[in-house]
Amino acid sequence: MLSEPLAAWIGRQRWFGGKGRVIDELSIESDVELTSGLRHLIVAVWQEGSRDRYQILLGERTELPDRLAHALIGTIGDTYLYDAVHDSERMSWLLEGMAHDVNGNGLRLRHVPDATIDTSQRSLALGAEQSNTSLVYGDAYICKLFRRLIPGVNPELEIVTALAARGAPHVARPYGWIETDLDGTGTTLGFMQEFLSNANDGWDLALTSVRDLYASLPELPAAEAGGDFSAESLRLGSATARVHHELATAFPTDVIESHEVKRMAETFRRKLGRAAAEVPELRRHVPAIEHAYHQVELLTHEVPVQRVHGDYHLGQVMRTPTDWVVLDFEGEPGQPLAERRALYSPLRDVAGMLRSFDYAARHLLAGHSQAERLEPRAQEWADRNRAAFLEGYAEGGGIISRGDAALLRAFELSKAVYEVVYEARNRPSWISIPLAAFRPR
Ligand SMILES: Nc1ncnc2c1ncn2[C@@H]1O[C@H](COP(=O)(O)OP(=O)(O)O)[C@@H](O)[C@H]1O
Ligand SMILES: O=P(O)(O)O[C@H]1O[C@H](CO)[C@@H](O[C@H]2O[C@H](CO)[C@@H](O)[C@H](O)[C@H]2O)[C@H](O)[C@H]1O
Repeated sequence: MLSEPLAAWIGRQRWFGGKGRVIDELSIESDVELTSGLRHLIVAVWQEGSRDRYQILLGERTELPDRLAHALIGTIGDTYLYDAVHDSERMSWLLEGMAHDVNGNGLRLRHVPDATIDTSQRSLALGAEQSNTSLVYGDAYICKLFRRLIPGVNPELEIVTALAARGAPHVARPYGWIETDLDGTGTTLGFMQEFLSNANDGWDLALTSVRDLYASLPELPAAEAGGDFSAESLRLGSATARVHHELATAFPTDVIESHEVKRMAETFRRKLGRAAAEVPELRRHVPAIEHAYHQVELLTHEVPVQRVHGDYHLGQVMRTPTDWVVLDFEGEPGQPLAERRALYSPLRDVAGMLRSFDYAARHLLAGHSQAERLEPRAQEWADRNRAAFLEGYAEGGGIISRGDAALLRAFELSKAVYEVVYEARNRPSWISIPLAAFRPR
């Protein structure tokens, strides 16, 4: 029986969302052959009464080369079954399929109109991600395979194709996608974009700058230390404003009136309640956070809303030789699709990036022998780069009015609450970073 080895294997995968909970049952909802030696499976995993569905590309070989030994899932008779994302020979089929708009046993592979796909590129599966698996084809494309499936079009495909079709800068060019029907709804299985081979992750660049600052002796002000990042933060602010403008042009916009703003504050509160029930370290900060949320309830002006990025941080932006490119418009992983596609104030993204500057400044302090001495330097770096980002956002046409301060603060705190839960679940040694956001100012 295939479901047994699959259940044992899936629980160990980095992208598996149900870690830490026992798998009560794994059933195979669909199992189709894509080409000889390559099957596509959708499996349902039951844990504590709830079901999540995942896609698996299953390779079959009668001999397993050493390079695929780590991908082994199990054997049935003489056949080795393995995670085919690690098999570049099998993954060529996906590239060919997108290039030629193939329909394969319920899967539809498509290319973006006007895009020509070079099918000679060979794939390599990236190892670093948390919730998906990406295949890099040569240095040309990156195809993200969504592991946990939620019926519907993935917001990343929806947004990037819409923005690119308008010629918007700051997004990586889309090439193709893979979809199927799940519960009768067209559902994105994978999305392929241009691979930015000559670019650096915003998080890595920011950390290099923070490291330079910590190492500078005598202790120079952030502005004078080598590796100052603020010009980049300014440029990133401006790129962010441009992306928000493009999103507001390509998708519907709306305004929410003051009574609905109050409902927003209630949502913040509900999430805070759930988070505090899960993470005890958060509890003593609840009154101060609630006070900040209450300031939102007092607002009397309308708030413009639109499609936003939804999970905006330094790890989602890349610096190419010419400018910043924004990635991963998927929203917060784990949230329902309707929530991820809803309209929000763009201040939510602004707040996300402001939080990320705090993260970058503080992350090297966790466990650092000189953390106390370096704390003011961390604060200085964060303040300087947060200010530059906001200045760039305004220069790029982004609007943050005086009356927005309470909302921006509430978005920041709400993101920090999300982060506390995220760290408690995934990286407990990092929890002090978002907790620092609740210190009195
Ligand atoms: N178009 C791209 N070009 C180059 N690298 C990319 C591209 N898209 C993603 N990456 C790399 O893959 C990492 C993870 O991508 P991301 O879309 O954020 O996946 P996840 O949602 O699993 O975090 C990024 O931090 C980046 O380093
Ligand atoms: O990139 P993902 O879509 O998987 O986002 C999730 O993971 C992020 C961590 O990698 C997490 O971001 C938090 O940590 C970042 C540093 O690693 C920091 O820059 C962000 O500000 C902080 O929120 C993100 O919240 C989570 O959804």
